[in-house]
Amino acid sequence: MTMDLAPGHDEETRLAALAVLAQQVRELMDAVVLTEADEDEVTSVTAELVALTERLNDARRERPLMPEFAPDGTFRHLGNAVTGACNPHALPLVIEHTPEGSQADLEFRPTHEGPPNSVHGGVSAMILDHLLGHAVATSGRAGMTGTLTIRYRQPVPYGRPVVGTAATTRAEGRKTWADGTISLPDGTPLVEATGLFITPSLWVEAASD
Ligand SMILES: CCCCCCCCCCCC(=O)SCCNC(=O)CCNC(=O)[C@H](O)C(C)(C)COP(=O)(O)OP(=O)(O)OC[C@H]1O[C@@H](n2cnc3c(N)ncnc32)[C@H](O)[C@@H]1OP(=O)(O)O
Repeated sequence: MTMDLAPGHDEETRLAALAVLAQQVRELMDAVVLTEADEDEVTSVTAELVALTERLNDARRERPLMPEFAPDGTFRHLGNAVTGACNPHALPLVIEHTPEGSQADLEFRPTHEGPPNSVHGGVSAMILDHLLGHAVATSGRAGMTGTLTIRYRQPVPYGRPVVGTAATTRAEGRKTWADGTISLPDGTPLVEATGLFITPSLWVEAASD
């Protein structure tokens, strides 16, 4: 089904409503991993969710929302798995561009559990991948991750504020390197990352056309 909107429909209002839905689904996911409801209640809730899923699928897109510029000119990617306000998988990460690079205040959720009481290492890596990629992109040298090396120094807690930072370290041709960390608010490093980002040859060719 196509997603053409009726004339006069306010797409920004619809997207805002979708972001609220995505946040509710995040809370639903936490409720699922934390519930101790009995089998009958779980089965009943599942039936309601099946019905809700069918209602949303009545107007299903072929793919998630694409990167775009919002009406106020800011870049956004509402369907992104890390930053997308309309993607329940995303925290969503809100990244600030600082003089040092990229920074985000974040709080993981019970849904992100890996080892008991701490965040799954792959989730931390995903966040750092994106933060490093953001620092690289805002340096004007956007690229795809070629390699990502992670050092896990201490378990990352969920349900508590932590801070993510990233900055580029050097560049050579189409390659840009960046470092980043997830730390406690007092600066204690929990996870460190270094990555190589490569501007795809296809992007360079497209830009010169
Ligand atoms: C505000 C905005 C916010 C926007 C913020 C957005 C942030 C997004 C952050 C998320 C980023 C991701 O997760 S991206 C998703 C994960 N990554 C991917 O899917 C990438 C998949 N791989 C590819 O698409 C491709 O292999 C590329 C683009 C990496 C390279 O392809 P290519 O362009 O054809 O490059 P190629 O000519 O082969 O190689 C160029 C040079 O790089 C080297 N090289 C190539 N690949 C690699 C590699 N993986 N690791 C090391 N080195 C490599 C080659 O040896 C060569 O070195 P030399 O001989 O010149 O020395």
